[in-house]
Amino acid sequence: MIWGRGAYVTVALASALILFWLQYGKGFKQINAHTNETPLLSQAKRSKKRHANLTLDKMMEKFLQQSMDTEEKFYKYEEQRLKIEDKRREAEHARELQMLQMLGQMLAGISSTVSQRSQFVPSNPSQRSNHRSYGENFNYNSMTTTLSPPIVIERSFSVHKTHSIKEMENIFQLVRNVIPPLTAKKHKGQDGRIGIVGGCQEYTGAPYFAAISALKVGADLSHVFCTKDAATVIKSYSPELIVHPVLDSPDAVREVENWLPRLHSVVIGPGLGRDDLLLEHAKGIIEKSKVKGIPIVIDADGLWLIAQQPSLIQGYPRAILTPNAMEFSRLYEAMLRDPVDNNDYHGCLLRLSQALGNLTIVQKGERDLISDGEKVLVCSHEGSSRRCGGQGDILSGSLGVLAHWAFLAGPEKTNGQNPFLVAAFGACSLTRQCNNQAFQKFGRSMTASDMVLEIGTAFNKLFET
Ligand SMILES: NC(=O)C1=CN([C@@H]2O[C@H](COP(=O)(O)OP(=O)(O)OC[C@H]3O[C@@H](n4cnc5c(N)ncnc54)[C@H](O)[C@@H]3O)[C@@H](O)[C@H]2O)[C@@H](O)CC1
Ligand SMILES: Nc1ncnc2c1ncn2[C@@H]1O[C@H](COP(=O)(O)OP(=O)(O)OP(=O)(O)O)[C@@H](O)[C@H]1O
Repeated sequence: MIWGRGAYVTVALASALILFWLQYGKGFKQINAHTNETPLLSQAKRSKKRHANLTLDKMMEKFLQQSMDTEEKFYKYEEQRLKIEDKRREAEHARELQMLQMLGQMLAGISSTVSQRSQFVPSNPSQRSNHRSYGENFNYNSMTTTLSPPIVIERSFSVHKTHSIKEMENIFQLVRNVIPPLTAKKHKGQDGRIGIVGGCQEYTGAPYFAAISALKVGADLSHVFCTKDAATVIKSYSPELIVHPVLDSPDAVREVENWLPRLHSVVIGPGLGRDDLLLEHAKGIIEKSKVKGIPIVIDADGLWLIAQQPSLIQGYPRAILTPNAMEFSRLYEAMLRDPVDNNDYHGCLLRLSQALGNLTIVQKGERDLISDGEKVLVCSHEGSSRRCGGQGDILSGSLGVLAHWAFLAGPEKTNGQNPFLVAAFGACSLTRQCNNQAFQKFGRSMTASDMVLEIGTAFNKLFET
């Protein structure tokens, strides 16, 4: 903003100078060109001209001084205005926090009727110990009390079945809280370096959608680790992506591991395919990412791998799984040895999350159900009836960024809530909003690429107004 106004002042100044020059400098030259006098006369005129030049210089100097004074005054005024604006924002923020706390206390007092939590407790001690450890100082108890829902309007957010609009707005506010401010002080990379592991000969679109979504949500850098033959294709879609053709090389795990210290989160699975070698490499990358404590989003064929080997991710509290209906039933059957109960999606979701050690799971569908085995959030933000391929990839890429931001912000900024639940709610709402906006423009012909183009405006609408 300061730059914009500074540029405006400079342009105004330059225009004034040009006008000044046109009026005096040019006029002066024209008079000279048309003169034809004797030497004496011309000497007299030269001295007159010098005199005129001197006057001109002085006027110019005065004019410049005045402009500089005006500019200085403008900046002083602007500085004061920004200070007042900062103070106003701080006060507003403090008021909002106070209201959230009051609401929490109020709800805690009147919510005795709503605990629908499943009684399942992980049998494995390591799962139990991971049970509440997303970030340091994480407090699930406060989360439970603040979100217990006594009031009865369901919109796009709910903990169990019914929710107040205020609560829904609160969770949007929590998403807003974790979004890092845009400032001139940061360097490239600070707002997120996200890695997407996926992309093979058949599927080049999925990793592209995930990686470009991560960038458009606000990550600074987006890396794709894919097979050699997919790399050139993915690069050709977008010069913004950094593409590593390593996933089918014998050294794939080590190659990706070298990058892990520079990544804030990884998304495993979009367009990975089900080739044994690639799945084996994805497995190795998951293991290395766990050692480094990096948040891992697992989607698409990454979930196929988890359904074969659940222990790979079981009990890792920084994992978020994003199954569609089909992927969910595969996982559920693998873990609980039962088919999904179509009359109790909430219960099934809670049970699956608990069986996996309270990982965050986003069950995508007509309504997205999000749970960490303790709570169920429901995101039914309005989307559309169009179900083109690639929407899940947009969700997982966006979630890669939001998970990093929420994790970094920690429970203070999420009012004690599990940061990954907040991130998942943000990513689901955003995906659905993009779907809604793109559908309004294109109807049945809408594709995932149209949704990608909506990310900026959808994000602004939901989180920056
Ligand atoms: N342009 C691309 O490159 C795309 C690649 N994709 C990739 O394709 C690979 C396979 O993904 P799939 O989702 O097809 O694999 P799945 O094996 O999980 O899905 C199998 C079938 O289930 C169906 N299905 C999905 N949702 C359903 C629901 N709610 N109820 C009933 N059936 C449902 C799908 O139509 C699909 O035919 C993944 O690697 C994925 O990332 C997809 O992301 C789509 C876009
Ligand atoms: N019936 C539905 N009504 C509204 N929104 C839906 C519906 N089904 C899915 N969505 C939205 O689309 C997003 C992607 O879900 P989808 O089931 O298409 O994932 P996917 O099959 O993994 O996608 P992909 O094609 O990328 O593999 C979800 O987050 C959800 O918000």
